[in-house]
Amino acid sequence: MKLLGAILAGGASRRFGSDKADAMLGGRKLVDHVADALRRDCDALVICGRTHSHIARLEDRPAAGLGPLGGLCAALAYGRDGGFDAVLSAPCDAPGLPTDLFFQLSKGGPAAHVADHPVIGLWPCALAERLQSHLEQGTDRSMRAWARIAEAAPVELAAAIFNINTPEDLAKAGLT
Ligand SMILES: Nc1nc2c(ncn2[C@@H]2O[C@H](COP(=O)(O)OP(=O)(O)OP(=O)(O)O)[C@@H](O)[C@H]2O)c(=O)[nH]1
Repeated sequence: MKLLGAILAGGASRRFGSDKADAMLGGRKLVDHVADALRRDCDALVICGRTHSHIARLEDRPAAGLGPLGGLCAALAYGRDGGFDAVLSAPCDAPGLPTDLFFQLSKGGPAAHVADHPVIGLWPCALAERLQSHLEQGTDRSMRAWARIAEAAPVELAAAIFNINTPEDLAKAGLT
């Protein structure tokens, strides 16, 4: 399986107040924690929506401002064109991803996502066109709606995932 890791890193970080991808935790940027987790299983890595110097950046598709699905759509198209089988997606704000994320998700089937965190998922690149046309139709652009369309299985992980949405979340994460 040729796997592309995609870090979804657009959005306004309104609750955080500044770009949360660059927030520091344990001396490293949040985005670097996520990149390390994805690199373990992925053959290549892209970042969707924001520049990060060490990682190839993709523009959201079919347009900017559509939310995380715009980033996933860009990653799926890039993956399909580059001969990848699937995309492993994760947000830039989840620094505690499990070391065996791909293994746990792949038990759900070819398309699967973390239960209650559909931004973290495994998506066959064969879904690229389907997601593009879903976004062009302008219907429900939530990750949850897409997970249903993609028939992605929700997978309960062995340990809970935490997201950093606010400065308070970051402070709490620093204490764990
Ligand atoms: N590529 C891309 N990623 C996005 C977009 N919107 C949100 N994301 C990412 O999706 C993940 C979940 O989004 P949120 O937690 O709602 O992030 P956000 O919209 O920046 O935060 P708030 O403004 O506080 O809601 C985060 O990793 C965001 O960086 C977008 O339009 N494009």
